[in-house]
Amino acid sequence: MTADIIDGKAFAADVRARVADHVARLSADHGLTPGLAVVLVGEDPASEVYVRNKGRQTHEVGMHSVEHRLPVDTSEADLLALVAQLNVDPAIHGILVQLPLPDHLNSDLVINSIEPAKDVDGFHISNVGLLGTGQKSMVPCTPLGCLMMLRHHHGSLSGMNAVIVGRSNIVGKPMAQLLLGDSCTVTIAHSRTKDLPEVVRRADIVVAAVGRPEMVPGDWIGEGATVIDVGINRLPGEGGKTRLVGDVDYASAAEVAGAITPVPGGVGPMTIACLLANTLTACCRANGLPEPEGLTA
Ligand SMILES: NC(=O)C1=CN([C@@H]2O[C@H](COP(=O)(O)OP(=O)(O)OC[C@H]3O[C@@H](n4cnc5c(N)ncnc54)[C@H](OP(=O)(O)O)[C@@H]3O)[C@@H](O)[C@H]2O)C=CC1
Ligand SMILES: Nc1nc(=O)c2c([nH]1)NC[C@@H]1CN(c3ccc(C(=O)N[C@@H](CCC(=O)O)C(=O)O)cc3)C=[N+]21
Repeated sequence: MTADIIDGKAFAADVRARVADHVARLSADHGLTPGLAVVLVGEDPASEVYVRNKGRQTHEVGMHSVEHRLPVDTSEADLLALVAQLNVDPAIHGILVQLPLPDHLNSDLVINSIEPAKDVDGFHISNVGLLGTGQKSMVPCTPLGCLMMLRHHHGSLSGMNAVIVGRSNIVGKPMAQLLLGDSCTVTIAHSRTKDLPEVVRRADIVVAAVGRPEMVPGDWIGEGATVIDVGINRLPGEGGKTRLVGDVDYASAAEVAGAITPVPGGVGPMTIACLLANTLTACCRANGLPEPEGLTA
């Protein structure tokens, strides 16, 4: 079998078009412009690309976008003061603090200081708790993007065996909650999992979020399974350039999978599209307006 390619880039363009449409209506009917603030502390080459893409795409869908770039030695008090200011800024509906933060900053403390209604990453403990109990919340962008692609490809996910490799707070755990919410039977695997290849082989849906280049080979993938590759790993490429690879060995996995997301052009673009969707949702909620359809979990 040769896998269907799940085109995250095209899907993300469609999500952004739907967001842009709704943003235009908010502006025309209510004079509202959703606003996103991105806070970047220090310089992280991987974050740079992501932050640049976010700024551009936020403007393209008609939203207001501000970037706060702080020096690497910014104190916790100064960062908390900035978040406090954004929390009460009426032009800002979404706040994203780019992770990882430098070591001297307590990221749990900083994330939990964000007003939950403006926490468009869905990382605040209130949003984590709401998601875990099936209540309305802000849903983390990467897992939300994966869920949208899976629903689009399969229709219903009910009863499917889903195996998530990775148990981070930003990908693995919220992904598990979302798939459980769609009635999958969910396994979360990690570095201590026994017989990982066997566990992965039983999956109808594999979500790889490990951070190890091409760790999952094709012979771990069950015939016809759907593979969602969250990994973004930068390897040295030709002529001093770098190239991006996922956590799945694409070439061998595509021979057995039923469907697979590529890297780049898979989960990454969907993450940014979902960030814009979450900012729009936050703006609608803040103003007591109906939420966009098909852009939330
Ligand atoms: N496309 C996108 O939009 C995004 C992509 N990413 C990418 O996704 C990947 C994962 O990110 P993130 O969740 O933040 O990573 P973390 O480093 O926080 O978590 C990695 C997880 O993988 C597990 N793991 C590590 N080695 C193994 C192994 N040999 N076998 C099984 N499990 C293992 C770890 O297990 P343990 O807990 O036991 O240590 C951990 O739970 C990265 O490549 C990152 O760049 C991340 C966010 C967004
Ligand atoms: N608070 C916070 N929230 C995040 O969501 C968050 C974060 N911090 N820190 C870093 C990770 C990583 N991440 C990516 C998003 C998009 C692409 C993306 O657009 N990737 C393109 C390629 C871009 C390129 O060429 O580098 C693609 O896969 O096609 C990548 C990575 C979000 N993260």
